[in-house]
Amino acid sequence: MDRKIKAAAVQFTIALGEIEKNLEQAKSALARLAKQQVELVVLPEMWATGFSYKDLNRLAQKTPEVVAEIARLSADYGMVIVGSLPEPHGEKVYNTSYVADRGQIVGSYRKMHLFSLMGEDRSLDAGDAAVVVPTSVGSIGLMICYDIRFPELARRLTLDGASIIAVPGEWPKPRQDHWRTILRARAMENQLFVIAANACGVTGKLDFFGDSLVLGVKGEILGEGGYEPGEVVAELDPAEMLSWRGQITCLKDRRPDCY
Ligand SMILES: O=C(O)CCC(=O)C(=O)O
Repeated sequence: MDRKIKAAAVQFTIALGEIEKNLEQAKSALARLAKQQVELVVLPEMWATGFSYKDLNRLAQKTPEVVAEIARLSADYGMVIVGSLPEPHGEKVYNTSYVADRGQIVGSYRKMHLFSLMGEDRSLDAGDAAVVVPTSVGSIGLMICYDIRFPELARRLTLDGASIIAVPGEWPKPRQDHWRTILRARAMENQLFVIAANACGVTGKLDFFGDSLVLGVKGEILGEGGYEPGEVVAELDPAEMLSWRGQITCLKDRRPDCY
């Protein structure tokens, strides 16, 4: 990351299994953000489908079209866009974050930690590779929702050079304090920016609290989303990251030989 950028997290109520409706919501948000010269946008987890388990395999067949449309919009608006979608994989699917950078899909990450409380592990396959994607706005480490509970993954992404972690989420009530605290901890302990987009409102049987967050390198809240649909926009300054990492040198002072 070598310059200041404007980044955003988008939240909306995901219409279960209704790709067209969700795509329209995402497109409207992207058009609004383009007017504000936002260059990095994070969309929620499974933003085009939700966890529509009964027809997830069928819906996943449409993902290549959705990804192509997002890539096209990223070119039109000069943006990097991150968000997770069901990726077809035999009988099952992966929950995959795609990174579109000004017209190209430059990377993807398959959710590693599946959320067994909601049965995600029964219908989805888990990825097994940590991914940091070099993009036109800097190196982006990828995590999806439940992944944030695993600090080892965030640390891996940090050591692999991420200056931003992008987190698509679909994190329901009542664990809002976990969402906020864990995300802030990941930003604090790794001294990098975190952009986390959560769904909001009721989808299926679950109520999502929104509260999308853009966090600075000290874990400070640069922007937060509340419960309503909308976009959280904030500026990320790489000079702050360099300066803070120079003052509190916890990344340098690690003792991996002892633990
Ligand atoms: O960890 C949690 O409390 C929520 C995780 C979740 O909803 C998910 O990964 O889809």
